[in-house]
Amino acid sequence: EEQEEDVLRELRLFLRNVTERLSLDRRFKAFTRPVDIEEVPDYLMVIKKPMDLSTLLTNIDEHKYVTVSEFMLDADLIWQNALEYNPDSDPMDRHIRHRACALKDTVRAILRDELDEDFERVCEEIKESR
Ligand SMILES: CC(=O)c1csc(NC(=O)C2C[NH2+]C2)n1
Repeated sequence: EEQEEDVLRELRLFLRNVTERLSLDRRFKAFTRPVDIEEVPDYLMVIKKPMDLSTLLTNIDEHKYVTVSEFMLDADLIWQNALEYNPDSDPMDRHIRHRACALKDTVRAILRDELDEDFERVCEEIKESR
């Protein structure tokens, strides 16, 4: 019904705002676009579910997410993939793992501070009803 569409529109506005703020943070530059397979040819042999901030935005606009939890499953892929693809002790791996952990912590802090649990509960109810 119309009220449900109003809730989902507000969800998309919130998720777009969070995702755009992350995309503006220079620490997360490596996570803003899909990994370039020409530059990193073995990436898709290691990472089965690539994800990046621009793809999150596209998914939001395509109404892929009905709850924040669904969005979080994809957002978590970004830093999880980076930890998986960069496991070594060399400085480059450590550098990107540090930024991946900063992304994880930043997303969690934003949702803790800015997402009302009652709002997410309403989104979950809409999801269950469909
Ligand atoms: C997005 C992401 O996780 C990414 C992009 S390049 C990269 N890692 C490297 O290029 C090498 C440093 N050791 C492998 N990781």
